[in-house]
Amino acid sequence: MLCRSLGFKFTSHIKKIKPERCLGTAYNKYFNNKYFKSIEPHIVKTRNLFYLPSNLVFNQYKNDLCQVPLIKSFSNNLNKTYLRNFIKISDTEDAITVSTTTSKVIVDWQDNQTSKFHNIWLRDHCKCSECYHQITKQRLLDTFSIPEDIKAISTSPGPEGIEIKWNDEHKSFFKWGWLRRHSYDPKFIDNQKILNIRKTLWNAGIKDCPPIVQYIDVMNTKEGLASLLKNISEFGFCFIDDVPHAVKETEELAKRICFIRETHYDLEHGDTAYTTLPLRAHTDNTYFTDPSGLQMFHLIEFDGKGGSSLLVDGFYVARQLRTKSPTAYETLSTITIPTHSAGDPNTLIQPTPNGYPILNHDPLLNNSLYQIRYNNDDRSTMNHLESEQVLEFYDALRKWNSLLKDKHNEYWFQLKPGRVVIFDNWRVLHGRDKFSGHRRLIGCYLNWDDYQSRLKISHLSQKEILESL
Ligand SMILES: C[N+](C)(C)CCCC[C@H](N)C(=O)O
Ligand SMILES: O=C(O)CCC(=O)C(=O)O
Repeated sequence: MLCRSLGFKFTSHIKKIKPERCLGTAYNKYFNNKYFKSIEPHIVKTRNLFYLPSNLVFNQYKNDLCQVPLIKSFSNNLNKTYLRNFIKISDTEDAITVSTTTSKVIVDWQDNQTSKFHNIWLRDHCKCSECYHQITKQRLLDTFSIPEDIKAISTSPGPEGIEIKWNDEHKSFFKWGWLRRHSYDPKFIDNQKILNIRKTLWNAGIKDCPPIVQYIDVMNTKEGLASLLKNISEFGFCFIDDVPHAVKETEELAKRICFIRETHYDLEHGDTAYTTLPLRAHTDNTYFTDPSGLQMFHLIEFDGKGGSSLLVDGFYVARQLRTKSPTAYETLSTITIPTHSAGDPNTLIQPTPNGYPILNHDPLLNNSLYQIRYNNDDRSTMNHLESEQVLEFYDALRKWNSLLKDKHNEYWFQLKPGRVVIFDNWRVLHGRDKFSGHRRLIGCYLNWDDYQSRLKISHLSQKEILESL
């Protein structure tokens, strides 16, 4: 039996103290104590439970507070950021006991949680250099060579993780942090999500403090790029200021994130975006199977009237719709919308499958909203609706539209040379007012996956990346 946390050996009776009792003890004994004050910001209180990041407590109290690192539990009420920090810390802690049955390896964690892993699953996920390419991070093991009756012959827990000897003569090592994160029976909160940047939803009030970064910082420092990406992830958009008024530098800015996506628009201009007409709030590329993740605009020349830009936080509006009219929300999450881009005789772009709902949810992330696809002007003929869906659809769309057009939700601003905007085309809708005169807007699309990759690489250590795979 192993009972260890962050380099400190517990005696086994401490481990058996119920977390709640531990909490009480720690709280009564240390909450008003001067040392505790100094770590106060790290204490999260929820439903009368206290969560203490064990490393901090440890650094300060050493043996004195040996019960405290056991204080961990997961609650839906917890502020996600805190929870994340908390889980990270708990990831580095050791399992208390490991036992086996004929078909499973059972890990009893220090917080009284138990994870059960099937032998075949564990053997298949072996991360040794024979089974897993250490550089390309791909499986080398032939899954189908694993005997059907694969069993653990012995398990040896250590400070970093557990070594398992299998009956196919192979030895595997699994880190505690990896096992905890990938536990599927039970699943722990958020263990599918690798990066936890909180989303700040906004409305028209964002005009007083929109996220802005400086071009030179983004171009010259890793931190500058990371902060641009964090803003886009948190707010769904970010301005970049003091960008040279030129195509080349604007293009280089986009390429700091990833390569620019080519589309049929590089050759064709059969779209109302190339007219002077107003464009209502929409997301682009609803007719692509994989709509662009980011869009960038730079108004490098303007001598005319009108043409202000509009952004609307689609996730904020969706949340309002869900609260005000759950039925309409459900309708827009299920009815698929056929779309097309066909403004040129040589082009007929339609997505596969033929349509997607306006509101798209991720079944692996608590069914949370991950993508909005909405351009009412690019909607095709709705001949797939059942007759009884027609009024339901138009009613839901009307409710969605009235929230989108609510002036409290619209953020209008005037782009000008030097100020670039990059926005998340899966979350934030954009539009523009009609205009007259000479207006030269340059811009580009970036792929969602490549943007997400840069975002993660900018914010995660190699260790965190490896642990997430
Ligand atoms: C950005 N760019 C001018 C290249 C294309 C604009 C396309 C706008 C289109 N109706 C859509 O929703 O995709
Ligand atoms: O002209 C603008 O400001 C925006 C154009 C637009 O909405 C688009 O290209 O999708």
